[in-house]
Amino acid sequence: MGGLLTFEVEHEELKETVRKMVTTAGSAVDQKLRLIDALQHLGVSYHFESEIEDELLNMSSTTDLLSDSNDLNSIAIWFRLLRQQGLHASADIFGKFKEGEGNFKVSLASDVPSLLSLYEACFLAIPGEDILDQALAFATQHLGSGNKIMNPNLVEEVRFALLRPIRKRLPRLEARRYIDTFNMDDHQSSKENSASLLRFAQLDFNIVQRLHQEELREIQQWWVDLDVATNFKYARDRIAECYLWVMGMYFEPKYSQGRRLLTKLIAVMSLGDDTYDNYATYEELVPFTEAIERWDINLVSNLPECMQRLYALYRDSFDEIEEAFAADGRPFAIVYAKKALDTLLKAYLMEAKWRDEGYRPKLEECMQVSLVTTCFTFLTIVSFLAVPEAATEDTFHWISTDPTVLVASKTVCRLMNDIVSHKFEQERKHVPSAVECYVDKTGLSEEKVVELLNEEVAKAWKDINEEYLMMNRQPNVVAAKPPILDRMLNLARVIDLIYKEDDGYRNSHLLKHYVVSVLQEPVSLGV
Ligand SMILES: CC(C)=CCC/C(C)=C/CC/C(C)=C/COP(=O)(O)OP(=O)(O)O
Repeated sequence: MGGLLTFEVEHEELKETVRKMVTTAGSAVDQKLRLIDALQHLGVSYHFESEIEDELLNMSSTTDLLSDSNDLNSIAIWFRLLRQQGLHASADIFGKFKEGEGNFKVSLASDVPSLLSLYEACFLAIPGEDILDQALAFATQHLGSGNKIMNPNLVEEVRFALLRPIRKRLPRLEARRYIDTFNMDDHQSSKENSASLLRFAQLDFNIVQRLHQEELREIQQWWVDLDVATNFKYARDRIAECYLWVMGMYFEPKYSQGRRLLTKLIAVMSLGDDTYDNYATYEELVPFTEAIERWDINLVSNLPECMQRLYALYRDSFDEIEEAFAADGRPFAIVYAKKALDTLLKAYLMEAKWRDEGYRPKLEECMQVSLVTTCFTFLTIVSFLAVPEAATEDTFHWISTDPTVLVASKTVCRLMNDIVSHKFEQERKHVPSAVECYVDKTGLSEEKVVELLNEEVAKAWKDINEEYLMMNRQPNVVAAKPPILDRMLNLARVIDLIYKEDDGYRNSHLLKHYVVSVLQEPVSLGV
């Protein structure tokens, strides 16, 4: 215990040292940019949110500093950091790196660090920015061409970036990866500053990990008591993965209560998904759905025992949510949550009906229903429980209008999920996925359809980016603030992690490495 306390004292001291690094006046812009970038990679920027915002705001008004420069690396980092923050940065700034109206200058192809920064900046594009599409194609081609990169750290950064750009990475997983590969020599600050930064990040990672472990232990206890293997034999048993999912939505200590509640809820929804998808018949699901809609336990009394248990689980989770919303002075929120749950279960019911009737929906019908069964409206609303300062009644109203950012994150979920899981699902009796419906509609090959759907996913990411910029263009839209938008951005990032190559939720061994590295193994502190 003495040891833990010593670490905590050291952590507090280092926090102030790092804060000073962020706020020190007079540092060169490019150094500040790299410091903020490093803080974000290391997963500790949440301690300095207002300081970072001030710094970036200052930089957004000093564009001329960079517009006269030919330092592509700094310009690309500047562009990315500002856009991530929802601040204005024009893509035109990259125009000077092109040969007139043509392609990007060939001479850039050998400057791997700048090329990498340009590549990363492109993932902050909004719809219609052709110059960034061009830049992305250029950077991807040259980064992937086996360029003679000497520094092994850089080789690894490029490899990983091509797999998953920064914009799509979950902050907590990135922190673990970056801490493990942090190389003092790659940073522009002094050796002493780099060492403080790294030590602070290591201590912070372990302190937060202990909190996560405590939360997960409590949740696991609840889960063990449910005895899924006996009571829901047909269902996937995935509590650690559900926790990983929610930790992806928010990892910071202040969201602890939200994580506990939301993990339990997702676990119940996972049982629900399996019950609707491959256990119950449509005839059984009609009274079940109505029972929840009306909270009338009598309607489930003739149903199989597992469905009665599931009803009780939904009811208990919902009571907990209601209590928590009421306790922090937002009793109105529960009405939005209930409406989202009812809409969700009706959509599940529709899919069960189509499945049992062997109906092949048209693409538009399929998408209308299957965007709802991503559960994202419901999950987002419940996630606001943990952000009381930002999520006001206006926010709940706004989210119920299905804003672009929500539709975009649902689109990422539905299409990526269908692309990797449709083959397995079609082997069982399952409603056709977006892939089959698209093939039906167009007559194109499955391979071509998957390519087109991936383009839709890329477009949805641009829509998410645009919503961040709208936030500052329309300051009166009270609903769209970073802690609100970040929930939907992170949901899309979770999907990219779980469904990029395969269905990692079904084949959960694929996620084992992440569970172990962020929830089990502490970062080594050296001496
Ligand atoms: C990906 C997705 C829809 C996530 C919703 C969020 C949520 C409730 C996650 C819990 C796990 C779950 C049900 C995953 C989807 O299963 P599945 O692949 O069987 O989903 P499907 O039945 O909608 O295709």
